[in-house]
Amino acid sequence: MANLPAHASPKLAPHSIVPTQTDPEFSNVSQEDGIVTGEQTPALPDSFLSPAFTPPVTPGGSLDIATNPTKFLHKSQSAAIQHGDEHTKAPKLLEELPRVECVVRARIPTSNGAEMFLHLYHNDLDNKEHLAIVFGNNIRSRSLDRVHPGETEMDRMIRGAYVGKLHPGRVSSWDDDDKAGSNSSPRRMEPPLVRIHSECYTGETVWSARCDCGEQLDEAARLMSFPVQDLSSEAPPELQSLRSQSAGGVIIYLRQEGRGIGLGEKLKAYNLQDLGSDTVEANLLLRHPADARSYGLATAMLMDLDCGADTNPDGIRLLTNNPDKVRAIEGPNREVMVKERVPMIPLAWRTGGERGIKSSEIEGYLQTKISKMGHMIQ
Ligand SMILES: Nc1nc2c(ncn2[C@@H]2O[C@H](COP(=O)(O)OP(=O)(O)OP(=O)(O)O)[C@@H](O)[C@H]2O)c(=O)[nH]1
Repeated sequence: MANLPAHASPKLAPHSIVPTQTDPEFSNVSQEDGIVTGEQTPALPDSFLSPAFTPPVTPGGSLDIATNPTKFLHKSQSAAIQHGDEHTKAPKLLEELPRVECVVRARIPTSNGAEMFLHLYHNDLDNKEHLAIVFGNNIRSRSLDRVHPGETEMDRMIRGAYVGKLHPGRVSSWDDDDKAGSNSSPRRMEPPLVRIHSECYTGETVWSARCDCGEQLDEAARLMSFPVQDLSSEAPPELQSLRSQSAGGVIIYLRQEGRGIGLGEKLKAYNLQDLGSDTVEANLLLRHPADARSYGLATAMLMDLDCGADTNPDGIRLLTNNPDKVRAIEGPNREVMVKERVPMIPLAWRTGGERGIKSSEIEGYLQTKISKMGHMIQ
């Protein structure tokens, strides 16, 4: 302990000292187990790992123990990652869809000139505020529009249950007397474009170049925002087919940060990635599944937005590279029909590196998605 700086936690073993078997923090560390592999490097104690999950095996997930932090783990832990007999990469399919309710909606003018309606949902599965970002006027929420007993017209307008546009002096949620015909929503002409997006604070808010989540969110909004003739000529050929269809669509924004493991755990995973793991291995080392997300909430929200098979037999076009997501979003009883998968090619790949995210981390991130998570990025 004498070698430690003053600010160090008294529980911390100094880096220059190999832990001994008598140190309780490292009591199950032994040379034979292959945990202490370097003279200067302490093993990762069991307490480093989340007890919440047993590491599942992941397709294509053969780990290079020689160059990977798994070498610091017990043999049994490494084996669980290498040879586990089940994998949980595929999203959990709930037997029954959760109940969702849109509690408020508001118009948001955006910095690129387009307008969208932000819908905030409550549900009976978790306590998070999941969102639907709706572009265009022809997608409405059934639960929002439902009349609440005893509510006034002002109550309805305040929670966003109005047709047309709000303006000073408006008194009815039903008739926008400023605008003829605003009472009826335009008829939908083609299957709506949908993106199911999982929260990524790092990629969307603090400019991380470890992933392309921020770029994907921007791209989805861009495709839904503008008249289709304004689609950039950079759009890949498969998107050119969208030209014949009008813009509009919905981004379901799920609060499943870090593929469902949460921001704190994702940040730990980043540190493991800097220590040599790829994105899948890092999750497994923390005893989380490679992907801990589920999509039942998104399916239920799409149904509430009249994009379900019951009211929308034409189905949806889903913007994704993730095949598991396509199946998962359809729900346990095909409550939503995915008519078409629209790929999302990273901007840097599309523009030969002229635009888009550039970093060594993003290349590894995308490669791992393709090789281990089955993403179809081409
Ligand atoms: N655990 C973990 N999560 C990450 C990492 N990088 C990004 N994420 C999360 O990954 C989620 C985005 O999912 P992706 O796997 O990139 O893409 P996808 O949604 O499966 O597929 P697409 O529809 O094609 O985008 C967000 O919740 C991010 O916070 C990482 O290194 N580790």
